[in-house]
Amino acid sequence: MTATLRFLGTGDAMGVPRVYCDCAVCTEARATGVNRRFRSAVLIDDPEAGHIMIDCGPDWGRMMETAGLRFAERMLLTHGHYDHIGGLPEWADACRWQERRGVAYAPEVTIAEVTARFPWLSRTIEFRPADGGFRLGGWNVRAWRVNHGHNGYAHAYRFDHAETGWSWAYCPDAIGLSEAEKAPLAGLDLLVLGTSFWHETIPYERRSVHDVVEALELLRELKPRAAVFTHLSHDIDLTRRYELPESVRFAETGLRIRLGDG
Ligand SMILES: Nc1ccn([C@@H]2O[C@H](COP(=O)(O)O)[C@@H](O)[C@H]2O)c(=O)n1
Repeated sequence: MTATLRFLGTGDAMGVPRVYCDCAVCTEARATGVNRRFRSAVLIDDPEAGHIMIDCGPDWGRMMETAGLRFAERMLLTHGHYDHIGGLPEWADACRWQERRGVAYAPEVTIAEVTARFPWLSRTIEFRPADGGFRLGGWNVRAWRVNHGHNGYAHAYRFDHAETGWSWAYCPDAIGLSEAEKAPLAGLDLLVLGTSFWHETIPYERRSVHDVVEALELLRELKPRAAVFTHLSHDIDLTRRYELPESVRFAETGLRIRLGDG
């Protein structure tokens, strides 16, 4: 059986709709919901490793309900920013009420940030350093630090299947990657990349995530076999048809991708 990647949340730091905003995309998100987006998170459903979520933003509870999920045993964290970790206390409470222990993998620096913000989490969640790489079922997993522009740094994860050689990466929050940061993104079957806006016009020094224009340029360089753009702001309207290469698409809530096809 092949593992599946499910997009539980596909939004940027504010989600869609933005609470203060009456733009067409936010209005559509409120009315019909094509553009309604929880903060970005994915679920890996692997025949050997089970259910593993990547990132745990403040929409965690509603995301789980929407997906019909009752429990998440394991989490991978990309960085310690609110939109990626704000749901950890709720997850920890769910662990506590069920008398189960959650396991969260993250780089040591992120574990330190998270446990400083939420010191009680270690009672119910076991934090495991991801720095040296680790194994999840058949996947060899590595994490590395990526530039996050105005907001400092984040991490990306690469997964290589030990038997099939299939490889994919999750890099939701990055911009202006250096050559060394790009290197682990080479030769992928699938790249999931954060792109908040189509073309973000605020000064570069104030930006923190690739826009679609930059991401397409990056794809021309990295040449993954397929790519999915996530971490989408209210600038992206999924009721429209965008001109994207055939192998590239925007994520939508509930999208499932088989990790091993093709
Ligand atoms: N030290 C920080 C800086 C920012 N945040 C939160 O991160 C989000 C920014 O998201 P982008 O993906 O747009 O860079 C936002 O929710 C900030 O509140 C943080 O938690 N810690």
